[in-house]
Amino acid sequence: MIMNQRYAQSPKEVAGLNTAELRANFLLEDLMQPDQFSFTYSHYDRAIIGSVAPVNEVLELPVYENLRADYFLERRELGIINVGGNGEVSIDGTTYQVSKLDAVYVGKGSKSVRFKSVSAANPAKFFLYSVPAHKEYPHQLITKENAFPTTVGSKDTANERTIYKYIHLEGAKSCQLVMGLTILSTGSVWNTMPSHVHDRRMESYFYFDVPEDQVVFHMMGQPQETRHLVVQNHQAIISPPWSIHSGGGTSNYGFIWAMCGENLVYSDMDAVAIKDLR
Ligand SMILES: O=C[C@H](O)[C@@H](O)CC(=O)C(=O)O
Ligand SMILES: [Zn+2]
Repeated sequence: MIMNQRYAQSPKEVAGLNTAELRANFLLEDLMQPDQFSFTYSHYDRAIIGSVAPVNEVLELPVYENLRADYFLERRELGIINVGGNGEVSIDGTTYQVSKLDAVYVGKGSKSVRFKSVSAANPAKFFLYSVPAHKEYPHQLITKENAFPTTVGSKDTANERTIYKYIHLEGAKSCQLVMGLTILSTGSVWNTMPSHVHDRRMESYFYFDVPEDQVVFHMMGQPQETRHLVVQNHQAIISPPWSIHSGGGTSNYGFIWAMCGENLVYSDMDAVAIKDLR
């Protein structure tokens, strides 16, 4: 089995792409297929962005030829966040009950990782993010309540949102993985505005709880050379290290953010003043 691949691009190339080319490089539209894994291997930081949505079956993490490994997590770690109904994740025989917006960290060296839904009528939907790892850290469940919820922004500027941090320097331990999610308050539509870049880390956003018939205009590009991607529910974007990653929705919504790079410090961001955007 070979997973999809996406290559890395320079700012100069991206400035010349049309809508279809931008989408082909930076938008992932094949996530959360029933009873299947979906994975994309990004050449930015060798991050793997994926999902598994078990309905009737118990699904075990397979290995792919891209990894040239005996098993998926031989030299990698994995973060999991459930955005669907109640689910179960079993790691080498230890089973965790994973409710909506709970996360699981799976360390390097874990051989068997299995996913199932508690009820096929309201199936679990697991977002998966895997990055290279050099050291084994213990697997653990991190509930939403234990994810340092912090409310930022305001209703006046339509960017009031609560940020939950699961895997980072002060949370669950990892080699490189930093991961959490953000939920916008009703009436607020702007995520990550004011925006930022962090040239030390690429980042992916996975949008969820976007109501049917609504979309998010995800902003990317260098701060003075912006582009957008129109994103639907359960789609993800790849944000190059040099790009802003911010969005305005036609409704409120949630999104998972996940990254890897030089450090594990959540707040390592270079802010861009709104008036400086072009
Ligand atoms: O590097 C950090 C990420 O871009 C997000 O955590 C930002 C975010 O969730 C927000 O401001 O709403
Ligand atoms: Zn960021």
